[in-house]
Amino acid sequence: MLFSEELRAHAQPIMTAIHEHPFVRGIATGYVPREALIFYVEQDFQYLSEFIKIYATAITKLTDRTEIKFFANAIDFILNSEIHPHHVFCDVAGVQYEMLQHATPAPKAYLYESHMYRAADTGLLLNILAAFQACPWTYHEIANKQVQEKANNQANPFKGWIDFYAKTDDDSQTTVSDQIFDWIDRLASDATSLQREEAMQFFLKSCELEWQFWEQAFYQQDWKFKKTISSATLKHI
Ligand SMILES: Cc1ncc(C[n+]2csc(CCO)c2C)c(N)n1
Repeated sequence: MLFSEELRAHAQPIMTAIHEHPFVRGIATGYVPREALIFYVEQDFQYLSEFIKIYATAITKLTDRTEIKFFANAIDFILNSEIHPHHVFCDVAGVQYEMLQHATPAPKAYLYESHMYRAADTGLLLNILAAFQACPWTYHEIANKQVQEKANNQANPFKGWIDFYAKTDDDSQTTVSDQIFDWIDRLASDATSLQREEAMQFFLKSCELEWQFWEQAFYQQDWKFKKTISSATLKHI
């Protein structure tokens, strides 16, 4: 069994819970509460900014130009394309995107970002890719399932969001997610079983954190002492 098949098999209960999450179901049925959409975009905007820095860290571990290009493309994708699905949510919520670009990470976003940095700190590309892969993989799975359900119909205000994430790369039929699984399999074939176990942990925790990200937005879960934390500045320490 390929390592990527093992990853998907182990992640299945988490993926099922993501498909069934009320936020994700709401995208399919065309209704998500406004506060949830706003909280999501606020958190995702800052999460993706952090993600760019994590990719930049990944680049420092590479020598092969094709591999460097992959992460450079990922950065470009976040900066220039990932704004479209955010605009879909903003339009439905009736808010200006610019209003939502000043948030600080809520607990689960903070945990997800810290998890990604921990993967980057191991210095192993297999861990970095495994931790990263939950992101494109779960979004492709969500969108593809919703296309199969014909949730991307004209009546659905989230049609643009679903179509965006269901898209394959350019003209080819392979998605970014497929390419990463192939890359993970190549690296895993030269790895020890202990290294594969570690990568598996990074992947599964990222998958859970994807679920947590939806949950956090749906219920607007923030720091209990948010005011205390955000009102303190360095000069008070
Ligand atoms: C929490 C969270 N997880 C995944 C994505 C989606 N996403 C972000 S980057 C990327 C692929 C980059 O190559 C994809 C699919 C998101 N927006 N927010």
